[in-house]
Formats: sequence, structure tokens, C-alpha cells
Amino acid sequence: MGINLEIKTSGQGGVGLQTSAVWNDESQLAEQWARVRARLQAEVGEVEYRTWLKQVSFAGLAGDEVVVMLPTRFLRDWVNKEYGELIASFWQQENQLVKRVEFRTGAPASRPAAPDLAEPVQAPSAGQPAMVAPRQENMAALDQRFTFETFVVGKPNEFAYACARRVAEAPATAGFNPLFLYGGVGLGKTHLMHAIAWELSTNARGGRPVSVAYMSAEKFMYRFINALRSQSTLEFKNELRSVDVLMIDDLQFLIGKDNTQEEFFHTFNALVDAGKQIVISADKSPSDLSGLEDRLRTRLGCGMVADLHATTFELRYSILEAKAQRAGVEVPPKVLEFLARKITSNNRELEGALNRLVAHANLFNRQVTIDTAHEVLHDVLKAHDRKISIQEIQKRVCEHYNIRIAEMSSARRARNIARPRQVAMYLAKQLTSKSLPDIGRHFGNRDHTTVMHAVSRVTELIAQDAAFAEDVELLKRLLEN
Ligand SMILES: Nc1ncnc2c1ncn2[C@@H]1O[C@H](COP(=O)(O)OP(=O)(O)OP(=O)(O)O)[C@@H](O)[C@H]1O
Repeated sequence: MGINLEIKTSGQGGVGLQTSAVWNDESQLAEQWARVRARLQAEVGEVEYRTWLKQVSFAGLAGDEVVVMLPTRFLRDWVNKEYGELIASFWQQENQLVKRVEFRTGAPASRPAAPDLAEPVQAPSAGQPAMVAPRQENMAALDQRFTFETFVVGKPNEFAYACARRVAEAPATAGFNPLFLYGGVGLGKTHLMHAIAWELSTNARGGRPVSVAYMSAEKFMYRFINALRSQSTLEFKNELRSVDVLMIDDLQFLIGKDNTQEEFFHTFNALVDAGKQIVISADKSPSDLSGLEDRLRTRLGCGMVADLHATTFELRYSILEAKAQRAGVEVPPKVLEFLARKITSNNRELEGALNRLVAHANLFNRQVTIDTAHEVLHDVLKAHDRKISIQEIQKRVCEHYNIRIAEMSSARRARNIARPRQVAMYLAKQLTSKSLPDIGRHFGNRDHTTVMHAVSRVTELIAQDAAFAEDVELLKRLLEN
């Protein structure tokens, strides 16, 4: 049989595959591919087949070109070089339309609910759909809900959001590499990481494909250990070092894992030196991640470090409003306000509370009201009350302003006493679910109208005076932690 074969390697996903005539029948092509695989297996032997060829998948026939996919660039190039001609020849013998075989990175046809970017994925060129790797066990998947569009931006996270946007639009820009996102539990780090990965994998820049590998630090360690066990560390290294963007979530997990840290450090250096983008998230800033090697901490902090601050009432309210709207459920503003005031710990808990409330309302066909919120969320609300007492608030505020604790209940009205007292009342309203009269009782039996006045005065001052706002925010964070 005369074979005129041309083998091409491309970084683009298997897209726009169109076929013609008899040879393009899907089931026929599948059968042909099965036979090609069987012949490859027989030809190269079981061990070689399992090592290199098992991961080749068939994406389709485009004109006279068979497109096959491999999960990584390294594998793509290797298989092309070592087995390209053989694969093409077997195809040619199966299907007379085939003239060429094209090797691409990514995965074939069906798009899973959420792409799995633990394996590098090629973003498509403009106008083409993203190619995504198949969902595989033990790999981190991207959450479809975690996009830039669903991320609510407010004061505490606007800087981190802007940095994330910037990296998604222009990876490896000087000053933004690595991008290090950090903040307390449930404040949106993973959400932003996924948003960057989605953006990069679905929006090619100028037609240039971008390969992204996203995984948790835990997954990184797991894969590294597996590679050591199966003596495939070289493949692991090459695979990671072939990506354009490496994203590692929850880096603090590597604390105390010296060998994995070492491996990560080398991967990090290799990528940054090659002008690739790294994005990291952790619960603390690089300088506070004690337990990480100094040289790694230094490198982590040399790009852009962006903090996701504790939430504010306004942000919590906006998040609840957006989530309720997306869920298509009407939640009265009063209830949103109630939740935003009471559930101050983090956005995950806030979201969980809203979900419970909405599920309850649907299940029992009841309206969402403050009463149902009390009823359904009594455990969460109680836990929050338990966490922060008015006495604790008073103690912290007094320490901060350097006044005696007795002044919280005294009748003195000098500004240097009255203002901290008002701040303490304001925080008591924000951070506990005590009623205004209750709060008043803790402050020398003051009337509830005095507490109301304190709350509105402090709210006004926060809006007018940035330094004062920062003070109050700091106190709040200290108390919440
Ligand atoms: N600004 C935000 N807008 C919309 N949703 C948010 C925002 N911040 C957090 N969330 C939601 O809160 C939940 C927790 O966020 P995420 O998992 O990103 O937190 P995290 O900072 O990674 O926490 P952890 O430290 O536990 O890993 C998610 O459902 C996320 O969508």
C-alpha cells in the first residue's frame, strides 16, 4: 500500500474535526481505532504499550488527518517521535482517507462537567472550544461555579481580585510572577485560583495556546511520591515543567514535607526561569509560612503577594445577595442583613448558611424570614455567639485604646473614653447576636437607644475616616480569629 504520511505536532486541542464519506462513521472510526491500538500493543509489547501508548486517545478524523491526543506535551512529543510513523501506518491501513496523524495535547471529544486541570490542558486558539483533560480519579477538578463572574468583589478582596485578573489576562508579566494569594479559611483563595485557571483555559490570548496545571499542594505531593515509587520522576518533572502556568493551592500543606518542598522548589525555579507563570495560594503570607525553607519563602515573596482580608458586612451582604439571586430564591433584604451580620467568620460558612435556609424553604414550601433563619440556623448562630462574648470585645477594645475595662461601664463622656466604648458597642452588635438592650446592659445598663446611636456614629466614622476604619477592622479581625 502506498503510504504518504506526514506527522504533525500541534499544541492546539482537537477541534473542528469534520469528516466526510463512508470512513467517518463514528462507530466505524471507533472500531478502527480499537484495531490500531490492538496492533500497537502487539507490536511494541505490553510494558512499552502501557508506559507510552495507553494514554493516546483518538479525537477524530479531520479531512485526511487523524487527530490523537496525549495528556501532556512531554508525552505528545515523545510518542510522536518514537511511535508516530507506526501509528500513522496502522491508521492508513485501516482507513484509506488517512494521510496524516496529528498529535495534540489535551483530551478527546467529550467535555466533562468541569475540566480537570491537574493534568496540563491546552487552551484553544481564538474561536475554538477549550480542550479539557478527562476527569480522572485522584485529581483536583475545577469547580464550574468558581469563575471571575461569580466572584463578588469588595474592599477586602479587590486587590487580590485585580491581581488574579491581571495574571489571567497576561500571565508571566513582570512583577506578577509568582502571584501569591493568601488569607484565612474560606475567604475565596480557591475560588480565585479556579477563576484564573478557567479564564486561561478558555480564553486564548492572540491565538497562542496556554497550558495550565492546577493542583493542591497535597496532590502535588501525592503525585510526586507516586512518581518516586513508580520510578517515573523524570516524567513527572517534565510534565510539570512543560506547562505555561503552574497553580498550587494550599501551599501550607508542604510545611514539614522536606522532600516534596525540595522538588517543588526546583520545579518553581525551572518554570520561573523559563518565563512561566506560577500562582500559589496559602493561608499565610510567605514570610509567615514558618516551616517552609527560607530559600523557598524568599522566592515565593518576590513577585506579587496579595492578601484576602477578613470580610466586611458589605461584602458578606453582597455575596449573599448574589448567591440568592443565582439560586433563583427570594430572600428578603432583612434576612440577608441578619445573616451578614451574624455569620462573620468566612464566606464558606456564610454560603453554607444560605444554602441551608434556601433548602429548608424549598422543602417545606415556606418563605425565608428572620424567624426561619433563627430556627434553621440556631446551631450556627449559637456557635458564633459562643465564639465572641461582649466581655471579650470590651477587653480587646480597652487594650487597643489603652483604657481601663471599668470605663466600658462608667459614666465618663470624654472623647478618649466614649469613642472606644462606642466602638465596643458597635462590635458587639456586629459580632454577636445580642439584642440592643442586651448590649446596653453590658455597658453600665445603658439604654438601647444609646447603643443604636453608637452603632450609627461608628458606621459614619468608618465611612469618613480611613484610619479609624482600619482600627475597627483590625479589632474585628483580632476578635474573629
Ligand atoms: N468574594 C466571593 N464571592 C463569591 N463567593 C465567594 C467569595 N469568597 C468566597 N466565596 C465562596 O466561599 C466558599 C469558600 O471559598 P474558597 O474555597 O475559595 O476559600 P479558601 O480561601 O480557598 O478557603 P480554604 O483556606 O479553606 O482553602 C466558596 O464556595 C466560594 O465560592
